[in-house]
Amino acid sequence: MPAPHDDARDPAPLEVRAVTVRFAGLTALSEVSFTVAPGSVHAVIGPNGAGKSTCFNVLSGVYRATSGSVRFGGAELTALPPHRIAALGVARTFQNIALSAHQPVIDNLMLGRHRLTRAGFVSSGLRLPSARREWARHRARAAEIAGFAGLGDHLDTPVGLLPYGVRKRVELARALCMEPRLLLLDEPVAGMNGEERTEMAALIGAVRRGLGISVLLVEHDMGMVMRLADRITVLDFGRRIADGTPGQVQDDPEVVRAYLGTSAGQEDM
Ligand SMILES: Nc1ncnc2c1ncn2[C@@H]1O[C@H](COP(=O)(O)OP(=O)(O)OP(=O)(O)O)[C@@H](O)[C@H]1O
Repeated sequence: MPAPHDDARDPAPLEVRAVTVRFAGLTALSEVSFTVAPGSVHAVIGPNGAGKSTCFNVLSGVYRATSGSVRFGGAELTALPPHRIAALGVARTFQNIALSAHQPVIDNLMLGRHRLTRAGFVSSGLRLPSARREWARHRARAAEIAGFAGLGDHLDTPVGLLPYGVRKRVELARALCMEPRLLLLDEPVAGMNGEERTEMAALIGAVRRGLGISVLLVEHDMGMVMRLADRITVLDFGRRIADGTPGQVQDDPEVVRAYLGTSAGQEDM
C-alpha cells in the first residue's frame, strides 16, 4: 500500500531528552532519554511500575512532563495537547475514543480520517458535490488501509461482533488512517492468544517495512519485543537502565537483575 505523498511526512526522529515526571512526591520518570530512529520499531520495556505508561502518556500529550524535552520533526511536543501532537503525525491506538462497537469497521476507520478532512464532509452533511467527492476519496483510502491490516473482509461488520484480536487490528488501522509518521502502541498484544499475537506482530512489522512509519511500543511480551524491535529502552523505577539492540539489552546484567527481582520478570525472561 503506498503512503500518500506529502513533504510534511519526511521521516523524523523522536528525541526524548531528560524527561522527568513527578506525581506528588513520587518520581515516575527520572531524566529519561532515548531516540526513536525514523522507520524503526522501538520498544520501551520494564517491570511493573517502571514508568512505561507514564512515558507513553507524556509522548502522546496526556501527561505533562515536569521537566525535559520531547522533540519530533522540529517541534517541541511537551507543552502540546494530544490533538496537536496527533496533528504533527504522532498517532496512538486509543486516540480520543474507543472503537464504536455498533458501527461497522469502515465507519470506525473514517473517524480516523477526520483530522485530514478539508471541507469537513461531516459538517457539510454531504450536501455539496465537493464534500461527497472528498468523502469518497477518504473512504477509498480507509478501505485500502483496512485491506493492508487484513480487515478487507470485515468492512461492513459491526466492530462488536469481531474477535478480540481483529478488533485490536481495527484500532491499529484507525490510527493508520490518520496517516501518521510515528505510531505509538500501548501493549498491542495484551490479552491475545498466540495466533493473534503472531498476526499483530506481522502487521507491526509491515507498518514499518511497507509504510516506513516509525513505531514506538510499550509492551510486556518480551518474546515479541525481542523479535520485533530494532532498539529497546529498559526502564526500572523510573530510570533508564539500558538502551540498545535486543541482543545488547538481553545480556545486560542490570536488566537481568531488574527482571529477576520481579515474579512477572521470571516468567518473561
Ligand atoms: N496519575 C498518577 N498519579 C500518581 N502516580 C502515578 C500516576 N500514574 C502513574 N503513577 C505512578 O508512577 C509509577 C510508574 O507507573 P507506570 O504506570 O508509568 O508504570 P508501568 O511501567 O507502566 O507499570 P505497569 O507495567 O504495571 O503498567 C508507579 O509508581 C505509579 O503508581
